[in-house]
Amino acid sequence: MQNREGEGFLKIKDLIKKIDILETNVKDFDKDIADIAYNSKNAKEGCAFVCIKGFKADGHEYIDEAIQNGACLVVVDEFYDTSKIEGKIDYIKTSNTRKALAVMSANFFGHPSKDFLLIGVTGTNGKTSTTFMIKSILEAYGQKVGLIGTIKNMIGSSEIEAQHTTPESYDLQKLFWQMKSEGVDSVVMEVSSHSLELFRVYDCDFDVGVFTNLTQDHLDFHGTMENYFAAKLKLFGMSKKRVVNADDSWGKRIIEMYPDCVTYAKDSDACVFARNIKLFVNKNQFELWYNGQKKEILLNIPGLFSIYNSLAAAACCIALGVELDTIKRGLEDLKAVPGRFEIVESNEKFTIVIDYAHTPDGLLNLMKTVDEVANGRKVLLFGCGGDRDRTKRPIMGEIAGKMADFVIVTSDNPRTEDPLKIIADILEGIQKTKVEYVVIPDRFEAIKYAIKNARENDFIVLAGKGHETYQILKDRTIPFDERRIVKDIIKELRE
Ligand SMILES: CC(=O)N[C@H]1[C@@H](OP(=O)(O)OP(=O)(O)OC[C@H]2O[C@@H](n3ccc(=O)[nH]c3=O)[C@H](O)[C@@H]2O)O[C@H](CO)[C@@H](O)[C@@H]1O[C@H](C)C(=O)N[C@@H](C)C(=O)N[C@H](CCC(=O)O)C(=O)O
Ligand SMILES: Nc1ncnc2c1ncn2[C@@H]1O[C@H](COP(=O)(O)OP(=O)(O)OP(=O)(O)O)[C@@H](O)[C@H]1O
Ligand SMILES: N[C@H](CCC[C@H](N)C(=O)O)C(=O)O
Ligand SMILES: [Mg+2]
Repeated sequence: MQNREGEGFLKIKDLIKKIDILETNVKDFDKDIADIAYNSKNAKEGCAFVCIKGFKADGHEYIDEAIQNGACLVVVDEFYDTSKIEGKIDYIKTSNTRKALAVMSANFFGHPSKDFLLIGVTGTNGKTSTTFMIKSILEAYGQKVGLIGTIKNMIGSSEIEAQHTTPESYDLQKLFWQMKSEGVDSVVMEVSSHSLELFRVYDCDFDVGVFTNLTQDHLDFHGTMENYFAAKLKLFGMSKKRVVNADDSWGKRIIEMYPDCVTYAKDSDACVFARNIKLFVNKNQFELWYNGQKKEILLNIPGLFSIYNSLAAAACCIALGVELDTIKRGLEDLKAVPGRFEIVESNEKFTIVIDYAHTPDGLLNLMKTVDEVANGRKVLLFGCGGDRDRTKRPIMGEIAGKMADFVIVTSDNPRTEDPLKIIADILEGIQKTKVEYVVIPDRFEAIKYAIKNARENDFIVLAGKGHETYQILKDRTIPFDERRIVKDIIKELRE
C-alpha cells in the first residue's frame, strides 16, 4: 500500500495537534516526522513511535527497538516514567496513547474521512452483510465506494486483504487516505465494539451511523451487556445521522436518546419497514415500504436476517437521499455475501449451507430460516471459538438442541484453548434438550460424518466459519475452506 508518498513529512507541531501534552522534552516542534509506528518492528527512519500498553504486551518496553529502527520521537502514556528515556530521544507524554495514535494518524493523513461520505455500521450481527448491501446501493446511485470489514477491504472492485473487522486507527487512516487518493465518493465500514472501545475510530468523521442489533457476544472483553452497549453507543455520538433498528430493545434506547433517527423494523412502527415476506432457500421476496411508497424486492441473499440487513441498508441510503428505485436496483444487484447462507451443495439427496453464525442470536436466526426452507432433517454442525466469550457456548448449545433435529458438535478456531473444554461448555446447553447429537472434535471429520450419514432431504448447516478459509489451532493456522472441503469429501465418497 502507498504511504502518503509524494506528500512529504509532517512537522511535529502539526502531527500532535489536538493531543494533550502532559510532559515533553521536545525543543524543535518544526522537526519533520516521516511516519508513525505503533509496533516497534515497523518503526523506520525519522518516524514517531506511539507506545501502547496492550492486553498482551507493553509498547513502552520496545522503545529501544524502535529507536534502533530509526524512531526519532516517542509518545508515551501517562503512567510511564520518562526518566528512563530522558536524553535518549524526544518524547511526548499524553493521557491516552491509543487516542493519541488515532488523532496523530488522522493529522498525518490529512483527515481523509472529511473528504468523502463515511458510513459506519455497528451491531452484534449483520454488519458485514449490511455494508455489502449499502455498497451495492451506492454503486447503483453512481458512486465509487470503499468498503472496510471482516471479509475484505475494497476500493470499487479492487480488493485489499483485511486483518481485522475494523483496522487499528493508523491502518484505518492510511486506508482512508488511499481510498481518497483513488477518488471514492463514499466509504462504508463495519465498526466493531472493540474498535470503539480501543479508539480505533476516534477522530473519524461519520456522516451516518447504522445500528443493526445487540445480543450477547464478546462478554469476555466488555464484561456486561451494558458496557457492550456503551461501546456501540459511542458511534452514534460521533455520527451526524443515525439509522436504527426499532425492533431491537437496545435500538429503542438509542431512538429515545436521538429522536431524529431514521428507524427501520419488521415488527414495530418505523420509517422504513417490510411486509409480505416470503423466504426461499436461495432468495427472499418482500415489500419495502417508506413514506407510503412500496417497492417489491427480490433479494438474492437468503435468510430472514437478510430482510433486516436490507432494511438497514435501505434506511441508511434513504437518510442519504437515495430514491427508492435506486435502492431496489442496488439491493437486487447484489448476488451474494460470501459465507452468509451460502449454498455449497444441492443435490437430489441433501443440501449443504455454510453460514457465519457465531453468536446465540445469529444461530437462532439462522435456524429459524432453516426451519422455513428445509424439507427434511435439520442437521446442524457447529463449534465455538476459543479465546472468546465462554458464556455464549452453553446458550448456543441449547439453541442448537432446540432448533435442530441432529447436532454435530465440533471445533471452530480453538486458538489457545483445549478444544474438548470448549465442546464441554457447549454440551452443557445441548444436554438441557432432548436432541440427538454426536461429538467429533476434528471439523474435517465432522463434515465428513455429516455427508456420509446424510439421509434423504437432509438440510445440513455448517455454522460459524462462513467465508473463513482457515482454522486457528494452538500452535498453527491450517487452511480450512469449507466450500472446498465439502466438494472434496463428496468427490472422495463418490469414487
Ligand atoms: C483485544 C484486542 O482487540 N486487541 C487488539 C489490540 O491489541 P493490544 O493493543 O492489546 O496489543 P498487544 O499485543 O498487547 O501489544 C501492545 C502494543 O505493543 C506493541 N508491540 C508489541 C510487540 C513488539 O514486539 N513490539 C511492539 O511495539 C504492539 O504493536 C501494540 O501497540 O491492538 C492490536 C493492534 O491493533 C490488535 O491486533 C489486537 O487484536 C487482537 C489480536 C484481536 O484478536 N482482536 C479481536 C478480538 C478484534 O479486535 N475483533 C474485532 C471484531 C469483533 C467482531 O466484530 O466480532 C475487530 O474489529 O476485528
Ligand atoms: N440482522 C441479523 N440478525 C441476526 N443474525 C444475523 C443478522 N445478520 C446476519 N446474521 C447472522 O450472523 C452471521 C454473520 O453475519 P455478518 O457477517 O453480516 O455479521 P457481522 O456483524 O459482520 O459479524 P462479525 O461480528 O463477525 O463481523 C450471519 O451468517 C447470520 O447467521
Ligand atoms: N469476529 C468474530 C468472529 C468469530 C468467528 C468464529 N469463527 C470464531 O472464531 O469464533 C470474533 O472474532 O469473535
Ligand atoms: Mg463482520
